[in-house]
Amino acid sequence: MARTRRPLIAGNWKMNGVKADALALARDVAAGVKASAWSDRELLVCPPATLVAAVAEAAKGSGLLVGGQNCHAKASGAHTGDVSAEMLKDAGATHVIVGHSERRADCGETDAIVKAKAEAAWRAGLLPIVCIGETLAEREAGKTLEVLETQLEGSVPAGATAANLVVAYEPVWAIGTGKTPTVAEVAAAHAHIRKVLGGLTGEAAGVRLLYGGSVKGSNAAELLAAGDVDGALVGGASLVAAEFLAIAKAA
Ligand SMILES: O=C(CO)COP(=O)(O)O
Repeated sequence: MARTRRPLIAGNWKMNGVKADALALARDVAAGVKASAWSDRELLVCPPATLVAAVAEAAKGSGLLVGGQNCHAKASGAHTGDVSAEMLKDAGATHVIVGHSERRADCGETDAIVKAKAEAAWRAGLLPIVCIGETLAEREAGKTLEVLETQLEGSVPAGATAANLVVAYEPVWAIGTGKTPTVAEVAAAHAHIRKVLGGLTGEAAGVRLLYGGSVKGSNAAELLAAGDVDGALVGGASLVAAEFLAIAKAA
């Protein structure tokens, strides 16, 4: 059966690389995307904000999409050091990650702030990738589904549709650790996310749900085949072009 949701493989480069590294990586990934001429999946890379414009330029014409890792909720103003969704759009971005657990932990981002950032992405014409995920303590306490539900209810704005929202499920304990949930645990989390989204959006069946946390070439096929998984949000492995392209091939 043909997939109804086009898989999205997104690379979150986090705070890594200066221009020379980023351009080399972007060119290698873009060449792979161009050579594969995939029409059935999308590839996205999210470089640090300072490199979005250069990476977007390097990706031009290849089919590789470029996004930001975060944005401010406001379009402009006295917010020293911040970057707006409009600025990312202007630099060539089409997507923006909001509410990554590292920002929730490092910068105290609450669900309400994440929701405002997702709305900012819409205002600027960007597609937000809203991140949610439980900590190890929450999983061990049997609270995973409850935590995901609370985060979704707080972080997904009213008006979300299959066309304007992507959700990434990233268990905090799986990020950068080499540990992943089992395929059954991923499928259970994603099924619950889709069910909760049903109450929030009315068209949850079409919303793409990405899994993130220690995805690599060798485990991508089984994680991406889990029920309700429509792609991946990849950290460390997205910094190596061949590894990122191998994940994309597995989708
Ligand atoms: O946080 C992540 C992507 O946003 C996942 O990171 P890793 O793939 O390095 O575990």
